[in-house]
Amino acid sequence: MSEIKVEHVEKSYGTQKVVKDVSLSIHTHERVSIIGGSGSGKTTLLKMINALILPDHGSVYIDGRNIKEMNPNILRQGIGYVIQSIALFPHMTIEENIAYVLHLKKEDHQSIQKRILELLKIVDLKEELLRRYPDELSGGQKQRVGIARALAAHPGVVLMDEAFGAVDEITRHTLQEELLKIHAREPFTLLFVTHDIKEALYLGERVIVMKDGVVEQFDTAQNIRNHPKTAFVKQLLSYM
Ligand SMILES: Nc1ncnc2c1ncn2[C@@H]1O[C@H](COP(=O)(O)OP(=O)(O)OP(=O)(O)O)[C@@H](O)[C@H]1O
Repeated sequence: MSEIKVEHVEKSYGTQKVVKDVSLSIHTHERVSIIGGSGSGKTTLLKMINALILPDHGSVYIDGRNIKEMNPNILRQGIGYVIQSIALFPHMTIEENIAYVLHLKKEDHQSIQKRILELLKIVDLKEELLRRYPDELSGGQKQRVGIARALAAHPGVVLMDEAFGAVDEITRHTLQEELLKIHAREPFTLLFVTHDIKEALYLGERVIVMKDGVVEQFDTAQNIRNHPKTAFVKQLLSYM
């Protein structure tokens, strides 16, 4: 699962339309950032891709299949999801957290153990952390566990929502670099929501700029940088 098509998607809360007629095509294994002001509809758009939110109008297709017609649990097993507050299961060890989807998929013990060790290497965590609980880890370590858990079942799509927003600047840069390395090693289609224009341009081959529920510009990082289409995109670039 990896090619995403969003067609004329809309979502309202009460009388407020927060995503307005959004259509997008995202290629297999492409890295795409989504940036915009607070409340511009970024999270809502992201959650309509893993069916945590259902659109009022329009459709989302993954590899040509309308996600409305898919079992939401099966859909989400194929989509890694990382959010700022991490949401690790507090009563499970790090090992149980990472292996969660693999157990759901009823993979055998030996292949789960093998994958856990592989993932620790990928996200650069020590094996001794496996038996700890989430509140015994630093913010940066928890974020790495969140990434390992999202990648465990080789998802075709990974959605990240302000995933590095809660860590210090140095850890943030390290995680950004590592994410690019991980993506090169085990490719997936990445949608990365951020408030930070530098992060958006660094991580995204293409960047979606949203304002008030509308896509202002969806373009290569280079074109966003060199040919901003609207005053809002220009304003974002001025923060660099
Ligand atoms: N469950 C909800 N009920 C009512 N309004 C909601 C709900 N979820 C989001 N909204 C509203 O929808 C709008 C878009 O929210 P969304 O979280 O998608 O924005 P965002 O761009 O991700 O914002 P931020 O960058 O601040 O996280 C906001 O005005 C928000 O208050």
